[in-house]
This record gives sequence, structure tokens and C-alpha cells, in this order.
Amino acid sequence: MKTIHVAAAIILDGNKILACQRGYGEFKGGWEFPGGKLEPNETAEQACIREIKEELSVDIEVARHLYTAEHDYDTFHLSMDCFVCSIVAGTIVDTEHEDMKWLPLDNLWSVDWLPADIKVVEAIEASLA
Ligand SMILES: Nc1nc2c([nH]c(=O)n2[C@H]2C[C@H](O)[C@@H](COP(=O)(O)OP(=O)(O)OP(=O)(O)O)O2)c(=O)[nH]1
Repeated sequence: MKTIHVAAAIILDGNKILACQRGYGEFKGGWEFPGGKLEPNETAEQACIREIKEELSVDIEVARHLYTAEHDYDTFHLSMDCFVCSIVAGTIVDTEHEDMKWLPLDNLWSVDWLPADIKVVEAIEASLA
């Protein structure tokens, strides 16, 4: 099975994190962390910063790597590096997602996360909540 490498941002603002709802494709309607696939010769951290700029139009700073989610979907294996980040410049303009929510750390299960994200949310609860 092919492996897809993705970098995702857990954007923290006070006691809230940003959750985004996919607007297209196979996982449309599911909730995720903003991010995307690594390009050749790019580190996961670089991909994370680039994707957030492309998707949300803001500059982020990466505080630390929190968790790598490994998940077998039907047609590919996902390896997703998740970084705790904060916005350092700009205002969010989201052109890509169906919806977006700032979720309080004590209410992270109020959206329907993509399968690979369940363990990420558990890791957030264990270390941030
Ligand atoms: N960005 C992101 N992707 C996730 C998460 N959880 C999860 O299973 N995925 C999956 C969905 C996609 O198959 C893949 C991410 O790829 P992507 O965001 O570039 O989405 P995509 O394949 O539709 O992008 P593209 O080829 O159209 O540029 O990882 C998550 O929390 N964030």
C-alpha cells in the first residue's frame, strides 16, 4: 500500500484549537486539522507552514511536534505529522473548507473527526487539555 505523508497544524489560541471541515473529495464533511501533503525535499515542518499559508492565508510558528498519526485507509497508508502552532501574522481567510471552528480543549469531541485524527485528538487531550 502506498504511504501518503501529510503535515497538519494544531493551531492553538488560548484554550482553543482550530478544526476544519473538509469541503471536497472522499472525506468531504469530516473534520480535520488544516495541512496537506509534503512536497519533494520538504520537511514536515516546512510543509505545515506552507500549507497553512496557502489554505488559511496566515503565518504560523511551530512550537513543537506533538504526534505522528499512522492510519490505514482502504487505499493508502497515512503518516501524518502534527505540530502545535500559533498564528504570528495575518487574519484567517479560509477558501478551502466547508466550515471552521475554534474548539475549546474541553470540548474536542463535538465534531466528527476523520478516522486518522482520533488518536491525534487523544494526544492533544493528554498533553494540552
Ligand atoms: N490535512 C489533513 N489531512 C488529513 C487529516 N486527517 C486525514 O485523514 N487526512 C487525510 C485526508 C487526505 O487524504 C490527506 C491529506 O491530503 P490533502 O490535505 O493534501 O488533501 P487532498 O489530497 O485532497 O489535497 P490535494 O491532492 O487536492 O492537494 O490526509 C487531517 O487532520 N488534516
